[in-house]
Amino acid sequence: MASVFKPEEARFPTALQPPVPPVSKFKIALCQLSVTADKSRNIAHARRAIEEGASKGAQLVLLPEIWNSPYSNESFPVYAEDIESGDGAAPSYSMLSEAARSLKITIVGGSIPERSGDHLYNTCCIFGTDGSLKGKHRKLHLFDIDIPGKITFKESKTLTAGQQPTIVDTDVGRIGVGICYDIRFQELAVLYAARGAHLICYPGAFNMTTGPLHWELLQRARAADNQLFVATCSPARDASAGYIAWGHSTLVGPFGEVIATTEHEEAIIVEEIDYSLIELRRSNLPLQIQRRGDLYKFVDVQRVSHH
Ligand SMILES: NC(=O)CC(=O)C(=O)O
Repeated sequence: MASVFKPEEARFPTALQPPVPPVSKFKIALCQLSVTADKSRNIAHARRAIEEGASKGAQLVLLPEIWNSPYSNESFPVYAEDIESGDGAAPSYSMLSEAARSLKITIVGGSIPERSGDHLYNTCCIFGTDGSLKGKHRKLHLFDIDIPGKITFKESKTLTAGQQPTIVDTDVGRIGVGICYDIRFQELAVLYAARGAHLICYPGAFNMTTGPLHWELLQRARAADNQLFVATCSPARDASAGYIAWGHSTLVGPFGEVIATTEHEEAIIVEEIDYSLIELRRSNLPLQIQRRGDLYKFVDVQRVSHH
């Protein structure tokens, strides 16, 4: 199950050697999917992509952010699923669980709008090879940005932020999860590294303004700073959509190197992850023991609110 973090731990992460992973090499599939307004089609389409990834040897499949619904504040309430109800009213969630179980793979299920009581979340569910839910990550940092003339989006109009970082032990190693805007907050990645993550998965849908400048830069920075693997998965680009995704799903290694990437069309990347590279890079550049934690402890600062 997902580890629970106390706030004080989050402020002062203590370094941990990553545990020996259950596998040292395995294949990951990044399914960059087209997303339409037809939810049933999106679910069937994602199911086929997962199967294709597994048929090419992937033991871990990663899906995009908001793959069952258009990415808009109008759509989130309409496409949302109550994944805690267990009454079969969560077809996206059920499909992921069934696919993980029948294909015997781990799935980091991108994200879907989740309804819980009166709240909506942008939620990633992680399933083990038996189909069980290993963890659930609700986007921690909501995407509220305003770049006049370029892009304005306010997820907080409809969504509520999650309250827990999410790190899970799976058959393919210890995985930290963030969703899209979460990648901009380096502290989260530092925390996952400190908790022994081998890989951080970020389902994400960057856009045509920030994507070209920041998408790859942030992934490589999170990977190189923390000397671990980073995998991202975006929806494919739809130039007619209200929100146009940048695409470019990518796998980055612990030296900050891009191992595999794609353009903006639909694509399934299947690529090897070799965890021995983590140890190699950490011995090449022993950042963890060179870190001057005595000089830069996190301090509490009052949040500044923007109006
Ligand atoms: N869509 C997001 O959550 C993030 C994004 O597009 C950005 O940070 O830029």
